[in-house]
Amino acid sequence: MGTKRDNIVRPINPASFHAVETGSREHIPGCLSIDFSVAVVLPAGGSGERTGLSTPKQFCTFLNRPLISYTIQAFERIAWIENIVVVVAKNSIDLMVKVVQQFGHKKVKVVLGGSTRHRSIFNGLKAFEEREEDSALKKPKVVIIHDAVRPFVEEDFLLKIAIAAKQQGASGAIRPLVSTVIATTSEGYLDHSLERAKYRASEMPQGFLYDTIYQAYVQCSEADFEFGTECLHLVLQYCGTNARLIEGPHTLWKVTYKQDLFAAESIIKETLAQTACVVTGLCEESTRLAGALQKTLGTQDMHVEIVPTKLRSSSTFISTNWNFIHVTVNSACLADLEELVKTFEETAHSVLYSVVLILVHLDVSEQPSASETMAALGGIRNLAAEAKRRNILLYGILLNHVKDAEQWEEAVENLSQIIASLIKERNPVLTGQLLWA
Ligand SMILES: Nc1ccn([C@@H]2O[C@H](COP(=O)(O)OP(=O)(O)OP(=O)(O)O)[C@@H](O)[C@H]2O)c(=O)n1
Ligand SMILES: O=C(CO)[C@H](O)[C@H](O)COP(=O)(O)O
Repeated sequence: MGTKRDNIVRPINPASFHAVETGSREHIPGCLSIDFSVAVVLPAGGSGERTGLSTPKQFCTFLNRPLISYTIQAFERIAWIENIVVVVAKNSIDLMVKVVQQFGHKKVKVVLGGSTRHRSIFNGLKAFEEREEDSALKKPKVVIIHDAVRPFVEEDFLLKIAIAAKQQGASGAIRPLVSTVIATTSEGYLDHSLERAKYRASEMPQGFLYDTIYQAYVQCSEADFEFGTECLHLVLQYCGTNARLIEGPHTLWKVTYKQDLFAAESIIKETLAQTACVVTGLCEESTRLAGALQKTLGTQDMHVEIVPTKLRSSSTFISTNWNFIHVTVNSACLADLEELVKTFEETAHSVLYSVVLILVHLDVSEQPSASETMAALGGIRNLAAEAKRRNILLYGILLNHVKDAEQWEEAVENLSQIIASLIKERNPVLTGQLLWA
């Protein structure tokens, strides 16, 4: 039976992760399309020994979501990708099924992995061989293979890989080497070194005509399955197909060590912090403060739009933002915040990414009373606790109006720095706190 979540439109993704690299906020047009079928295999059956963690890296969580879900979403948002086969180890099957349900992934089939990466990939490919009536999967023309631990792959690059695979039989992402490759003697001395400019690192994604890569796996040896690391090599050796190589962005790197998990989290946080929305009332003080925040946050590389309170439930501005600043003047209006929280819940806006909601309470009275304000806004704690269960991070900031222009400018600057920090850090521990700007 369909749940409420099945019927709602999923929020769009935050700005492309490329934007972090290039500084550009350009969106890739949503109408990219191709006229052949494409499916994806995500090998996720490894144990992540090199991280030194007990949890396999694909199930390590940041911002309340496991790494594997970010990678799945990178493919699932693309209209021309039909199915995603996720290959996991036996003891992770239940966890994977739970992840699929919790984050509402719709195109995923979970398949049992093997003892090496190549065995896992072959198991993923074999899932398309099941008789059609027994399976929801249709054999695709092109299959894209991508490590589950490379979460930042973009549509424009996948399109290049898919088209090149269709034309050439195989294609793969490459990057310039960052270190020189050397051969060592068995005694640990330098044997020889390779000319760095001549070589490239082979990365993922890789694309293949499905029949070609399947045949390569059917023919390959036990040694290939046990020790091989390169699918492109298999199609060359067993099918005579020379892959087309395409240089990709550095964000395709593979999460391998513990520090890579921190890097991935930072990239997601930075991307989420690119835009914010100030919800403001109609009074002069409120609109003036909203305008000032738009300017000061703009200098910190945040694109801020201002939306009047009466439009706050409009889905158009909600679906493109993960950060909201609600400005109130004098009257403390937790009811408005409650309504926003409800809207986020109804639109499932915080299922994939945490939403930051900041109440900025401006006191313009002659003699502001801290105790009265505290009493009026005291309920923010309970509301924040309730919101946190829905992945909404609610904070409050108090600001007293000052007449002196210079002091006022300083206070607004201070306020915008606190706001920017709350948005960038997305710290769940500080939710429900009232801060003083
Ligand atoms: N038996 C295996 C081994 C690896 N993989 C997957 O292949 C990808 C790339 O492999 P790697 O980075 O080496 O992952 P691990 O094998 O998990 O890491 P480590 O080598 O540090 O143990 C990962 O998504 C990993 O889950 C897999 O599906 N099945
Ligand atoms: O980059 C690759 C593409 O050819 C590797 O084969 C792939 O990512 C496997 O990683 P590892 O060798 O660490 O298991």
